[in-house]
Amino acid sequence: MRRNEPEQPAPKPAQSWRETSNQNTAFPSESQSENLGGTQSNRYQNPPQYRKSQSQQLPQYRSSSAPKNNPEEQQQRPYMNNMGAENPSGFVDHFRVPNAQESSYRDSYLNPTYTFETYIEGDCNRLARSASIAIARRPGETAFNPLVVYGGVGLGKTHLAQAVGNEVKRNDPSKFVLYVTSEQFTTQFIEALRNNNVQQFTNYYLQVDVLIVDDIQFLAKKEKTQENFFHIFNRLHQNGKQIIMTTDRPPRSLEGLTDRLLSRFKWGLTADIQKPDFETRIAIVKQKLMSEGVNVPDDVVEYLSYNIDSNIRELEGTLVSLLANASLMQKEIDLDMAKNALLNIVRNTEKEITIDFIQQIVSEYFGISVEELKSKTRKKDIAQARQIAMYFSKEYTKEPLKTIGNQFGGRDHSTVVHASKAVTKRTASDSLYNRILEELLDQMNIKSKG
Ligand SMILES: Nc1ncnc2c1ncn2[C@@H]1O[C@H](COP(=O)(O)OP(=O)(O)OP(=O)(O)O)[C@@H](O)[C@H]1O
Repeated sequence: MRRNEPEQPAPKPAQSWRETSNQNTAFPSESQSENLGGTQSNRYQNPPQYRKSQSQQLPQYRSSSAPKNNPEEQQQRPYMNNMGAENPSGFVDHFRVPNAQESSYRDSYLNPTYTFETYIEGDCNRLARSASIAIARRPGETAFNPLVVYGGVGLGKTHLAQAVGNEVKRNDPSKFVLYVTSEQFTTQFIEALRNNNVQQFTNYYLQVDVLIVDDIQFLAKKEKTQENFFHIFNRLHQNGKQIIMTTDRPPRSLEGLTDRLLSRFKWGLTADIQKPDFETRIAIVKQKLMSEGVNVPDDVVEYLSYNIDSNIRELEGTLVSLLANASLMQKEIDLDMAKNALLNIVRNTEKEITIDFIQQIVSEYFGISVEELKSKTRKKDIAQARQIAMYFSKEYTKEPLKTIGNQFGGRDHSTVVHASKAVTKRTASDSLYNRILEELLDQMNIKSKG
């Protein structure tokens, strides 16, 4: 048993690795601290959990809300706060800087499932992935130091960065790899400041061979934390140690980070991760299903991959909820079930409306296929449905007219304008038509502008 470990009562296991990080009562409140900011509210964090206890037959599926680190590992960890003091709240803040007697404490805080083997390559991530593989082979020795990976929410930045860490550890277990979010770094630093322990904090970081800092945008405006990070960064870099950072936007758009820190990012490589295309999404879903030993019909996989196109975490979350429903209802997963699950997800999240989504809903409503909607046919019912879908795309997406035209079978932007005008004109005199539009808006969970 480690020093300071409370004996009773047994603490509640962390519900979520991210949730726990700021719950320790020993932490300063937000007002005391530098603005900790960085809420995760825009994340799809709480899809239904797929619990084994519901049925012993259930396949295990790691949900998107699962901790980014290994949960078992966390639960075995001593219940201490960052700096080793007793944690009266009973929550686990597993990440801590060891004290002087524990210099051999070198946990990496990596999720062991985040490896290159489980990371699907696509056009969306090719450069970032290749650079990461090169780094994993020769950490600190390539030109990619630091590596800054940026991209939208839930697109695999953490997975890729941790894959490097896992690979480095696999090749050489003696290497000290450390994964930390910038929020944790900030919290620890504030704690160190408060306890007059900044030197110990800094020394701990200076031992690291591969430092992975996730979501560095949350360092914005935290000047003292940035200063300390800058110092650690320089020392590690000078000593040939590898630094990997992730962020949700390109470094040039990182407001609130000091110029001298930003200039350091240019020393290495900045690589982006884009939204994956349809085929890559399918490959990711299939890979997840395979790794969990679960079988889902191809049409369901395609349907989900087609409709959830902007966030892999959301895609995984929908899959988890589908698996949970299927097992609760003791039914095989089929397309209808997938459609329902998707409707619920769409209703429960502030989903960005896409042209694909509008086409899907409109074609379903009129009982035609998306292909027909995009086709050249002038059949009256299809042409009318197409006009409506174009109108919605113009009114409720941010896409330019040219893109909308393109997505409707390569039509000209003037066709989109014409379709929209025709729809607007008809709404002025046709109440039944208006009702149809309202029903469609309702299905898409969009509030009418009119
Ligand atoms: N190319 C990929 N292959 C396999 N799985 C992927 C891929 N991209 C993303 N994922 C999965 O999607 C989920 C979300 O990925 P991750 O947490 O790495 O995203 P992120 O970009 O770090 O998100 P955030 O911006 O919220 O920090 C993870 O379960 C991850 O395994």
